[in-house]
Amino acid sequence: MPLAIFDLDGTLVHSAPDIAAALNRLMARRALPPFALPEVQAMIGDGARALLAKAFAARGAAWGEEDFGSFLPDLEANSAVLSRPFPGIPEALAGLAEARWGLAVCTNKPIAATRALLEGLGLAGRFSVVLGGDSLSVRKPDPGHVRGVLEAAGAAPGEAVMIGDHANDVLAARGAGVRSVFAAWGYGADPGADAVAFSPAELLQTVR
Ligand SMILES: O=C(O)COP(=O)(O)O
Ligand SMILES: [Mg+2]
Repeated sequence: MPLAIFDLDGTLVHSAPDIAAALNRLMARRALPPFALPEVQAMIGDGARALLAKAFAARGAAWGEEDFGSFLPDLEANSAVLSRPFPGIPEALAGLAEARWGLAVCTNKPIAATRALLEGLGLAGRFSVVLGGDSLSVRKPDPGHVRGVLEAAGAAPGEAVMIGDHANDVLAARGAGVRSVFAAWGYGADPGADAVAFSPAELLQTVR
């Protein structure tokens, strides 16, 4: 069975508004200035700890485990307040399922927040395998993250395709021997994926 492996933030879901809101609540608790949405979008893709590292570096401030310890539960509890699937994503997933593609998620977002988001948006039932940034000892761009999805789904690299909006997605896919499609509607820039999709409506044709 062919397998479509999706990145989450910036690919399936426009989740930056909730990530920005949780980050800015942390900034407020720390009496630091908030970030605008485009600034936050540019910091998404390497997981929650990396987001905090970039945000505090931008403010010239130190951060510690207590900041992560207050940010993470806030993100988990409020991951699907403002977030919505990108237009055309529910239809694209339905079309892929209809065409007998297996569907999986490989995201650097922490797994608890990932499950809360997918459930909150009614998307969880679509995916047979969901791995977050803290599900394994490695995460994208490490190919082991994609390999973990392949193993859990019982799929060979050659029958899978990874769809993502970040260099990490393309690099992890390439390292695992999986073809990549760059999601041009997301938050990143194309690092040289095998193909580019400009909208979710193109996905079924592009992965074929
Ligand atoms: O939460 C992040 O930083 C990244 O998440 P993604 O891998 O779903 O883009
Ligand atoms: Mg992404």
